[in-house]
Amino acid sequence: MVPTMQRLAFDVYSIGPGLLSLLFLSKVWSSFEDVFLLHLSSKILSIIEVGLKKGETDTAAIVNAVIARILVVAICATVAWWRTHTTPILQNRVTHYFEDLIFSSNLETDLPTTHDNNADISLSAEPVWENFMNLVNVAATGIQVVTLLAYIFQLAVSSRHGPVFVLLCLAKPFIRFFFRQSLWERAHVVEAMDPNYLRLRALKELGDNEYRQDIIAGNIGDYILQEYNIAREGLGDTDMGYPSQQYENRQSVKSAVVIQLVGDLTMLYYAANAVFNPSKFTLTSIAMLQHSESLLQRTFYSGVYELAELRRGMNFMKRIYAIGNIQNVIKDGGLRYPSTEQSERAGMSIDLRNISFSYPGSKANVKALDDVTFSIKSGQLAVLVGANGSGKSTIVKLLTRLYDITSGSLLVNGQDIQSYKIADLRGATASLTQDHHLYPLSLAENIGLGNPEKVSDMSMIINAAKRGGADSFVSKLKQGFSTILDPKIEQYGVNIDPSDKTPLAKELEKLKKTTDISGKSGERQRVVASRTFMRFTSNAVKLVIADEGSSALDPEGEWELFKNLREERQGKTLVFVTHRFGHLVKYADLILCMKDGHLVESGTHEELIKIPDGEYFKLHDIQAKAFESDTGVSS
Ligand SMILES: Nc1ncnc2c1ncn2[C@@H]1O[C@H](COP(=O)(O)OP(=O)(O)OP(=O)(O)O)[C@@H](O)[C@H]1O
Repeated sequence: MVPTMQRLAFDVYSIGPGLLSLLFLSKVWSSFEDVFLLHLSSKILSIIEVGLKKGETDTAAIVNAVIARILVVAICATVAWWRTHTTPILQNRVTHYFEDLIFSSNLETDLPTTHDNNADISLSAEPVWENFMNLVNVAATGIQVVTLLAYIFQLAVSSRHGPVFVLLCLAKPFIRFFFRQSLWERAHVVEAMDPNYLRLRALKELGDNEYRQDIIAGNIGDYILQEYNIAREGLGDTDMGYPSQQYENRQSVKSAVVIQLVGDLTMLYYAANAVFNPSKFTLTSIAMLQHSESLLQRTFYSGVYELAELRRGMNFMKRIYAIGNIQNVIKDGGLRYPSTEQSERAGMSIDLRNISFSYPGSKANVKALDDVTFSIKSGQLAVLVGANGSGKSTIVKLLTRLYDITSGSLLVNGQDIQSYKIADLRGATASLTQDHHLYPLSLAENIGLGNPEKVSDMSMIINAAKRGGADSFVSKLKQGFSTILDPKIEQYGVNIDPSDKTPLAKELEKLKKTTDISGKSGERQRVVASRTFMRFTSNAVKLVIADEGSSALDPEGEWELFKNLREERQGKTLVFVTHRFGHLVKYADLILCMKDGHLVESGTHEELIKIPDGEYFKLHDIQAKAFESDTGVSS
């Protein structure tokens, strides 16, 4: 915990050294505030007390004490005001710093690593400031407790009461702290272990939007509600309040009485002294001792609470810092790709030798690919076919090094794929998959980012849009390529209210309506295809992958897309994954037919169609029959 605290303090200091120093000084001042004010109050009261006894008041002394008190109060108010107005600046900077840290880690973390750190990657930076302030508060409270103790001690000694009185002052907070601490631990155990509580929480989660479709379609709402009620009943009156509240609720009468009586020990001390030693106390010293004692108790309790919060906060900070230290599972290689010897027009050659692969988190014996061997030569058009879940997309993911193989070897141009620089390999690959998304940026950027170096090259973007089939609908948009897709018309997480009639709200709502193409999957697919073309035309690209990239297109659009990709490939290797056999397989140099993670057949369409009991023949036959029955053509 201490190294995390040090690191957090150091980070915040490096973000705003001046602001942090002033913030800390103002906190230290606050720690002394109470003692200053107590001291001045005590002074005023004792002047009044002496005056009352003598029958005349020392006016000059009382005026001085009052002025001093007014001054201290004014300084306190100024410091508090300054802190309220400047803290948000440092808070903003700190939150942004940690948001950036999380964001850059999110962008750089690869898929297998994301899988292993799923929960942590989605951490928010919001609580960081609260945790930091808690750290500052603990330090300030510590100073305040010490100052108050010193003050009480000095007060007790100057009014001829020694350490016994100070010990009596401290008895109550210590006893309460002891009881509370043991209950604190137990309260957490109840939360973590009660099966009804855990079940209730799990069922509650099913109310999230994410599950709505499954729940409605599966008609399981009643079951969930019924199970929820059972868990709720099982939980009964179990106290689920915050530990401090549980402490109040569960305290036995005996301990409640003992604690309150211990709190009155000082009062008994005053009473005993009044009887046996009446000259020992002045009224002012009693008032001041009582006041500072209750102040000490309050400060002590808030310190205990802050310490518990600090423990939680530092655990959270450890997770935040761990995000920054995540080591990607996929390791980079050192070889450049393509090598300088490779001819400009040659595509990528690929060799898979006895490769097997299991997804991270799946059981070791569940293989998405099992002992797969094939070769695709430079410049070939290879088509991967097979039933759902047969492993086609997994092969594509291995080719782009989204994952690494579990065993066997995967060679690119004769070298192990892992020996190449990942950035080079990805730069040499253009891929079009159904998983690609639109970015909430302009249409031009959505296409241009296919080739980040050319993102501002409008002639390339227009050309890519033509090839990908997006130009026809882009020309219909009022703002053409400048149209922002899915504009983020919200601030601080609050959407603009649709009933808001201000001109800005109206304008934003209109903008959202006119640019929302998210529901039109064909158009979305064309934008994504255009993005692929943006990269495709580059000579640096040696491999083009289309994984069901055309599934949302109409047959004409799909034909156009494949025609363009085939005709403009200029020696690039093409790997297509498809369920539609249509025309694509007829042009394929190599068809790879997958089944349950195995490669079961490979060859050209003419070769594979001749194997009557073969997997390819079967899949092809099913599609042909479906087509005949759809069109009414009988065989
Ligand atoms: N991220 C993942 N984590 C765990 N298992 C996965 C993951 N993705 C795919 N699988 C499993 O790996 C196997 C191969 O899936 P893959 O997506 O490669 O098949 P596919 O032939 O492309 O299927 P489809 O035609 O439906 O796209 C399947 O059993 C699938 O359930």
